[in-house]
Amino acid sequence: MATSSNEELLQAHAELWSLTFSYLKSMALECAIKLGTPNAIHRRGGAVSLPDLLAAIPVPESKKPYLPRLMRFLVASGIFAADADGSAAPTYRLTPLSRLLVDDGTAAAAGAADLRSVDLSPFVLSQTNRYHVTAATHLSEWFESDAAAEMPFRTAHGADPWMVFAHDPKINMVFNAGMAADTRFAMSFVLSNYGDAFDGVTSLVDVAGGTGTAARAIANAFPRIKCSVLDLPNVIDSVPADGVVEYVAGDMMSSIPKADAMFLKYVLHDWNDEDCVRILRECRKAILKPGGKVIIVDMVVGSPSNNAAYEAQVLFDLLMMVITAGKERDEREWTKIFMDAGFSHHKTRPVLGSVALIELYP
Ligand SMILES: C[S@@+](CC[C@H](N)C(=O)[O-])C[C@H]1O[C@@H](n2cnc3c(N)ncnc32)[C@H](O)[C@@H]1O
Ligand SMILES: O=c1cc(-c2ccc(O)cc2)oc2c(O)c(O)ccc12
Repeated sequence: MATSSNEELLQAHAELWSLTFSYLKSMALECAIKLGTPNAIHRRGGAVSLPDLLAAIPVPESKKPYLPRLMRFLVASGIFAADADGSAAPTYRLTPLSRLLVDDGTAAAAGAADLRSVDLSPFVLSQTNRYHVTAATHLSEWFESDAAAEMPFRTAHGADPWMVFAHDPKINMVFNAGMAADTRFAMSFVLSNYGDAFDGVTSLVDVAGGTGTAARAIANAFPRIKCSVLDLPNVIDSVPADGVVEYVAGDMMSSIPKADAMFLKYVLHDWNDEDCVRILRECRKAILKPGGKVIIVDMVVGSPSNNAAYEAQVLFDLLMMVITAGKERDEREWTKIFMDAGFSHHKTRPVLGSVALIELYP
C-alpha cells in the first residue's frame, strides 16, 4: 500500500512537471520547424547522423553544442526517432508525426489530391505566433475580470484576431498560410472520401472562405461547379484573381450570393448560437434550387477514440475560448441551431479526429 502510494505520488509529480513545462513543447516544436529540421532529415533519405544534421541546420558554431539537447527532447516527445544504441552520435529519423511537417515541394501543387503530401508546419507556426501565445497568458486575467472584452485575445491585444492581423502583414501571411495548410489537409480527406456531397451541385459559395483554399480545391476536383468565395473586403482585397474561383467582398450577416450550395468551413465555431442561426438563415435564403444544401466542415465534439484525441478536442475548444467568441459544439447543440435556422434535417460524417462534414437541407 505504502509502495503503491509512493508510486502514485512519483507519477503525479512527473505528470505535474510535464504539464507545467508544456509550453516548452510547443516552442521546441516551433523551433524544430523554423530550423528546417524535418526537411533536413527528409532530404537525406529520412535518417541523418548528428554530424550531418549539424552541418545541415543553419545555426552558428556557438549554438551547435545545444542541438543534441533540443533533439533529445523532440525524440522523447515522439516528434523524431533516434537509434537506441545510446551512442554519442545518434541517427535521427522521421516519425509519422514529423512526416506531416515535411515540405517536399509537392503540397501546394498536389492541391487537395493527396493527404500524404500535405505539409502542416505552416499550421503549427500559425498557432505558435506571439499573438496567440500572449493571448493565452491572459486567460486567468480574463476570467477574473467582469469587463465586456469577449475573449482573452481582446484582453491582450485590444482587438479581435482579424483586426490585429490586418495591421501586421507578416503575421497575416503566417496565419493565412497556416489555415491554408490545414484546409488542404481537411479538404483532401473530404474530396477523396465524401465527393458525393457535391453530387448535383453546379454552383457553390464558400461563405467566409478566407483566401479561397477550400473553394479552389473544390473547383479543381469538380470543374463543373462554379465556385465563389465570400469574405470581408479587407480579406478579398488581398487575394489575387486566379481565374479558378470568383472572389466577392461582402458581409455574410446581411447578404450571401445565390448558388446551389453554401459551404462553411471553420466559420460557425467562431460565433455564438444566435449569430450561427443568423448566418444559417442567410445561407438558407441564398440556396437557389430545391435539392440545394448547406455543407459545413466543423468540429463536432463527440466520443473520441482515445485520450490524445479527447485532449486535442478540448484543447481546441480552449483555443476558441482564448481567440474567438465561439465554441466547439456537440451533435445536440448543432441540431438545435439547425432547427432554429429553419432546416429540416441533416447528415453528419466524420472527417479527421473530431472534424465532421455536415450536410444541411432546407
Ligand atoms: C476562421 S476563418 C475561416 C476561413 C475559411 N473558411 C477557412 O476554413 O480557412 C473565418 C473567416 O470569416 C471571415 N469573416 C468574419 N466575419 C465575416 C462576415 N461578417 N462576412 C464574411 N466573412 C466574415 C473572416 O474574414 C475569416 O476569413
Ligand atoms: O487560430 C485559429 C485556428 C483555427 C483553426 C485551427 C485548426 C482547425 O482545424 C480549424 C480552425 O481557427 C481559428 C478561428 O476560427 C479564428 O476565428 C481565429 C483563430 C483561429
